[in-house]
Amino acid sequence: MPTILGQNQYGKAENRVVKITRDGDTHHIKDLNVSVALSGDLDDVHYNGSNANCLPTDTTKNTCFAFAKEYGIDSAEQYGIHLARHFVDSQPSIHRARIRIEEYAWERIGGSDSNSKFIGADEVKHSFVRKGQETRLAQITYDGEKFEVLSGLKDLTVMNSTNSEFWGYIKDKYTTLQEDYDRILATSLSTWWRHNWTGDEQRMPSWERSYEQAKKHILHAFVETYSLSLQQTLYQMGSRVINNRSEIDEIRFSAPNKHHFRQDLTPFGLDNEAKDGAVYYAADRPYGLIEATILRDGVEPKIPVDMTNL
Ligand SMILES: O=c1[nH]c(=O)c2[nH]c(=O)[nH]c2[nH]1
Repeated sequence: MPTILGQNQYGKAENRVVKITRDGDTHHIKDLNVSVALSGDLDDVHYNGSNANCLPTDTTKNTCFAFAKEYGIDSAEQYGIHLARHFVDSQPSIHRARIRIEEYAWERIGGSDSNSKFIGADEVKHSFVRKGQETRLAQITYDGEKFEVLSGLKDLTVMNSTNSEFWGYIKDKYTTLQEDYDRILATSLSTWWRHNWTGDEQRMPSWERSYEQAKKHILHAFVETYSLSLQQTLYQMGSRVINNRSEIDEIRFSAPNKHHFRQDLTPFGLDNEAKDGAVYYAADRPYGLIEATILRDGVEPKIPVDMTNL
């Protein structure tokens, strides 16, 4: 049965390009999801398997990262225009390029935005929270005698664009990870904390204030900890909550390490050092999953290890 080729396009979809720009101590983030779709004189690729007119999707991916470094990202539009023009103008076989971009917004922890303003920190220069509210959680149980009140949150996504290192770990024959002395630390926090209030009406905490304060201490510890591992940062966040909030005895975190790998741009003659502001590839999976409970000394742990069952 005769067939003909209809509309077709190709390219690398969902390149997770993260560009950090350093202005002295103050960092700026552009966090994009970039999809490239090219079309043109590609009949032979489909009909005959001749790749002579085919710019590899891998090359389109590399171009997205290299352009972020070489020209920066002033805006998604400007960056997209630059890429689209490049693919069409540099390749005779490519007649049309469509660049689709999603941009994820981050705000400075302690800035004047809605998510951070109640935290009351001075605006910080390299610590960010992903825009959009976290989901607040509560679980109340009562057995006729005693209450147990757990509070928590999920999807609080934070990033330090510096002040994070990871080195000195075990190296066995399967280890390929390079030690890193200036990396991005990003995580999407899920956490539950347990109040020691069991029902005394006279001593009931202010739940609203308690929540705000617990969140504040978590964010402050995230900002202030010079991190040698996500584990260390979680411990600092938990102990800051326990030490500052007498109504909370136990806190458990589940924190995916949202890896940002520095893209190797040396094949294109580009340095990509963290100190100059680098381009990172935001990987979504697999991810390190770091979980820990921090307790007031002497209390029994009661928050389930698997918090997804809560
Ligand atoms: O903060 C980290 N903790 C780890 O245990 C770990 N493992 C890894 O590969 N990267 C990291 N980062």
